[in-house]
Amino acid sequence: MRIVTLTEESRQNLLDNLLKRSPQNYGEYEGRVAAIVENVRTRGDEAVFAYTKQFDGAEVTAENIRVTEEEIAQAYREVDGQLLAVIRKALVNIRAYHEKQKRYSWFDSRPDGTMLGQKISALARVGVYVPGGKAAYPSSVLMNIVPAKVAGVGEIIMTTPCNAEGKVNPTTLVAAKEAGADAVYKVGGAQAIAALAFGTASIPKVDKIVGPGNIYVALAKKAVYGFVNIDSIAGPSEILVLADESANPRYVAADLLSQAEHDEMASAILITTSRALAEKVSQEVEQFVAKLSRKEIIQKSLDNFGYILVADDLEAAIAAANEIASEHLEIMTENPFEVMTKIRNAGAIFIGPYSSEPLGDYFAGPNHVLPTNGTARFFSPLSVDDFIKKSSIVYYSREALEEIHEDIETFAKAEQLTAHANSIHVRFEEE
Ligand SMILES: NC(=O)c1ccc[n+]([C@@H]2O[C@H](COP(=O)([O-])OP(=O)(O)OC[C@H]3O[C@@H](n4cnc5c(N)ncnc54)[C@H](O)[C@@H]3O)[C@@H](O)[C@H]2O)c1
Ligand SMILES: N[C@H](CO)Cc1c[nH]c[nH+]1
Ligand SMILES: [Zn+2]
Repeated sequence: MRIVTLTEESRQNLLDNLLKRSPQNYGEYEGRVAAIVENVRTRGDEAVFAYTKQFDGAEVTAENIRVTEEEIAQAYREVDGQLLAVIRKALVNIRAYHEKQKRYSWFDSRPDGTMLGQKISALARVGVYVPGGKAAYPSSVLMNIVPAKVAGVGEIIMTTPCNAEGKVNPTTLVAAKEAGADAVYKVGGAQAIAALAFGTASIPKVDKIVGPGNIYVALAKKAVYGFVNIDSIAGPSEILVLADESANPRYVAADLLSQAEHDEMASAILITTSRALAEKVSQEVEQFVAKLSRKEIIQKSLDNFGYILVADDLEAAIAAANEIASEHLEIMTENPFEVMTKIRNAGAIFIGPYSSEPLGDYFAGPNHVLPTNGTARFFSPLSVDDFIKKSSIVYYSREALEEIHEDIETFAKAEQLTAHANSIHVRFEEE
């Protein structure tokens, strides 16, 4: 990996380079995606079936687009029992963590009879997109469905691509059943997003779409935002390790590569105060890459967006980490909790040598659907909050309103909104 001294210039060059990964940069795909979305909106199933044939080579029809109970039963027969046990163990942790995020309605009453409050309602129907092109991600099924179930969403509609034979990855199906999806449809890409957003004869229209996917999925979610809500426009995976001389170079190297293997556009960055550690990590990376199954993807990712930055001190390293705002941040320093208190921008923060990023991908409980491309400055991990809505509750007694009715009328008249003023005045006009 390239080793660079952290300076104002090298940090800015890195930030500029990382921005090239943002789905917002893919203007040339926008037109293609817009056409797919519009076709599905106007032609419904007919367009969904045509695109599925064109991009996935599958003969999908109204009769077979929805996964049947028999297909799910067959999936259980194909999935290794040990993996099923692991999925069930992971679900226990993921559910337990997300239960802590539950929100409750509250109401506040005052002696004058006023009552104000906030009413929590779960979304009625949510669409969950699960990627299925290059690889299958049953863990993403769990991460997208569990917070929706904990929130109390009425109906969860999942879509995921099928192969040319019309078969969905069995582990994806088993994970969907275990997590509690109500229906699974065999469609992927932009056409799946459009079908969920507008509804077709076969696929129900949803209120919100969540879940990661490739550039077509990401841009389609952006295109339908407003007709439905979306969780985010997820970009390629990324990891940033903050380490000093106390860190184990093999652990650091292995963790960097765990995210580099996701995608040629993934980013793996080490920021360290120790040049000796930088050299050792680079050597360990080289040795690991030679042995790893996805070495081609990893090498492209490292060539494009892999960095080892050597900082003068920990403060400079932390400042750079806050600017990069990585999806995943690992802290492997002498006092990791002290460093954590200074981190403002990161999707998920892994503390210490045994909190390796894949622990979060699969098992610890926190959600692995995280903000990417620097959006951790303003976005948060997928959570129960993404699946609820809030309504404000207002109750005033006559006495309470009488007390302040002139103030409201004064305010309304100041905005020349006399009907607003009248709507208050009318209740006290006999005065
Ligand atoms: N952030 C996360 O939590 C997370 C988790 C898992 C995966 N991911 C990311 O999700 C992405 C998955 O991408 P993927 O491609 O494997 O699966 P995908 O399901 O996102 O996309 C596959 C679909 O793309 C459509 N498609 C393919 N070529 C097309 C074309 N030329 N024009 C229009 N549509 C086309 C097809 O209909 C196909 O079904 C990867 O980038 C991976 O890194 C992210
Ligand atoms: N780390 C990915 C998000 O960037 C999520 C994932 C799914 N499976 C393995 N990893
Ligand atoms: Zn991962």
